[in-house]
Amino acid sequence: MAESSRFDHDLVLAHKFPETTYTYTERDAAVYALGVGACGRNAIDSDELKYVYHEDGQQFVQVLPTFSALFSLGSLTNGSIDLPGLQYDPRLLLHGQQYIQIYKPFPSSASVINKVSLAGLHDKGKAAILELETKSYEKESGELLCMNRSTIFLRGAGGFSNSSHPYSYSNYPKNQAPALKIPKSQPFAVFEDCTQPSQALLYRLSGDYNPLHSDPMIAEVAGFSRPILHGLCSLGFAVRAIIKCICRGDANIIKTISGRFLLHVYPGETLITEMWLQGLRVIYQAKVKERNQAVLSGFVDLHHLTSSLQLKYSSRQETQEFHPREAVGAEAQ
Ligand SMILES: CCCCCCCCCCCCC/C=C/C(=O)SCCNC(=O)CCNC(=O)[C@H](O)C(C)(C)COP(=O)(O)OP(=O)(O)OC[C@H]1O[C@@H](n2cnc3c(N)ncnc32)[C@H](O)[C@@H]1OP(=O)(O)O
Repeated sequence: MAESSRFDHDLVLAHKFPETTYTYTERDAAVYALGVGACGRNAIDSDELKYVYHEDGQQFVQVLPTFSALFSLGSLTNGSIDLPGLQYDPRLLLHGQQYIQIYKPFPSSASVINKVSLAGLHDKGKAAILELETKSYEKESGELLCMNRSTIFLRGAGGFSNSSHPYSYSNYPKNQAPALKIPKSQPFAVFEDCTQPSQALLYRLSGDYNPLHSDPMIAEVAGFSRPILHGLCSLGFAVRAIIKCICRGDANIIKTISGRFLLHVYPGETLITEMWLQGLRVIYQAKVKERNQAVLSGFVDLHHLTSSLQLKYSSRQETQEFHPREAVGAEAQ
């Protein structure tokens, strides 16, 4: 039942998002990889060059798993979402979380059919939280490639329901959004990476045109001193760090990615990603070095460990937790 003129429960739940098709080429995959910092420190890094260039031709470039978060962005209107029955100020929208399940490695080019549905809506008083799920199918084979669930934090849009029983609707299993505890132990690996002052301007070319990331006036209205980095760009940096340090360059062992955006990042800031290995789960946290603040945390689930990690830590695997004496990767501390 409607509790406020800004919210119509029936209208929201009845809304059918149109099916969309997203076609990408090897060039899109490479532009995306550059947008999340691949080869930003080293243009001949063999772990990362494969996302941008292949000696046998561009059709052999590989695609980062986080690229899939872009598949349904074409359905956004100027970077925000039209949802009949829920009114909010699009200038106050922030990306809250992203959850990605990967079912098979992405081809270097493809047409993808996206089916978007409402996965959740919650009244948090000062904000409304909207969750949208996108299932993406390869057009040619009809196979399910991935599922993305985006949580959108709509500042100022809460308080639309009875505060003693705030509205909360969710249609997915709770274990897909577990509460995350960052271990107190020393991280397994640490990776430091600089974002560029132009990072958001480059990243937006991959299809996320919300002016919060490019327009100083809009950023100011949203409460920031200047345009901020896309949450999905920070996530791309963190997952790249995990691919490098834990997956030893093999992104295909990634099954699930989850991230919560804790605080904004300004383009040009340095991201330090700390990683802890717990069985096949990598818990991670990214901090902005200049402000010493955590900006992103989450987990990445792997199909298996790389053989070099397995050999090294097989004796400790029984405990499902590793307390490494050394961190991996040239940049680890
Ligand atoms: C049409 C179909 C389209 C389909 C495609 C969908 C794609 C969707 C992509 C959308 C992308 C849009 C444009 C992109 C925008 C951006 O990238 S913005 C940049 C990235 N994001 C950020 O920088 C946000 C950083 N985080 C913060 O600033 C803060 O965490 C916050 C979000 C402002 C919340 O802080 P605060 O107000 O202090 O919240 P709390 O008081 O702590 O908590 C209140 C409740 O909200 C829950 N919560 C808190 N943070 C989050 C979060 N990040 N995500 C989800 N939920 C959050 C928290 O748990 C509290 O709830 P309860 O525990 O129940 O009380």
